[in-house]
Amino acid sequence: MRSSDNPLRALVVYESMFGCTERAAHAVADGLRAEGLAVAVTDVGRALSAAEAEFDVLVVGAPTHAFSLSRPATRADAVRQGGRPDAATTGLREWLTATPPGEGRGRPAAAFDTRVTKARRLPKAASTRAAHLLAHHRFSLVARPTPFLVQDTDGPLVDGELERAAVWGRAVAVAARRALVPAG
Ligand SMILES: Cc1cc2nc3c(=O)[nH]c(=O)nc-3n(C[C@H](O)[C@H](O)[C@H](O)COP(=O)(O)O)c2cc1C
Repeated sequence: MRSSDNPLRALVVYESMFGCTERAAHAVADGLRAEGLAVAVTDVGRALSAAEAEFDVLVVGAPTHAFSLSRPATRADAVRQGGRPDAATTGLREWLTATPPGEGRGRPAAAFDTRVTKARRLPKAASTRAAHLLAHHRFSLVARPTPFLVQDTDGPLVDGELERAAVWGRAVAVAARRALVPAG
């Protein structure tokens, strides 16, 4: 069991074309840290593979593109709308798909997305797709796929969403610890 000298290690991997999901990822990381986890936050373009990275808890976040995780064509579209060209190279779909089968090994994980759609329970979105891929790779989901709202395609995040992201991060940390540390 990990103690305060040896805290649980969380890895937050995000994809972001306009900076909104990046900001949400850092807020989620603040929430995880507030619960005592050691947190690394990484842009998916610079992230080690899930097989190489060392972590106990995985959180992934991505912008919703066409009701799902981005694809090369939707990232190119984002660049045409002013998104960061360097962020178009790869995305969370590619990162998760490259994860070796079974690599999750039951470790706790959670997914969030950003989107303009006001419907919080959108049946298909980046976080629901990411959660499906996480489960497929044998991660253990400890939170529902969760959206954070942006005002427009290029942002900004709606007021209060960063605070909500930090609260969600805390909840993920608590659920992950409960999953990893048997009660009693
Ligand atoms: C090509 C493209 C497709 C999009 N499709 C959707 C969509 O299906 N639903 C939605 O709510 N938002 C959609 N959006 C808005 C994005 O979710 C928004 O740009 C994103 O949350 C901003 O996050 P980022 O700054 O991290 O890129 C789309 C944006 C782009 C560029």
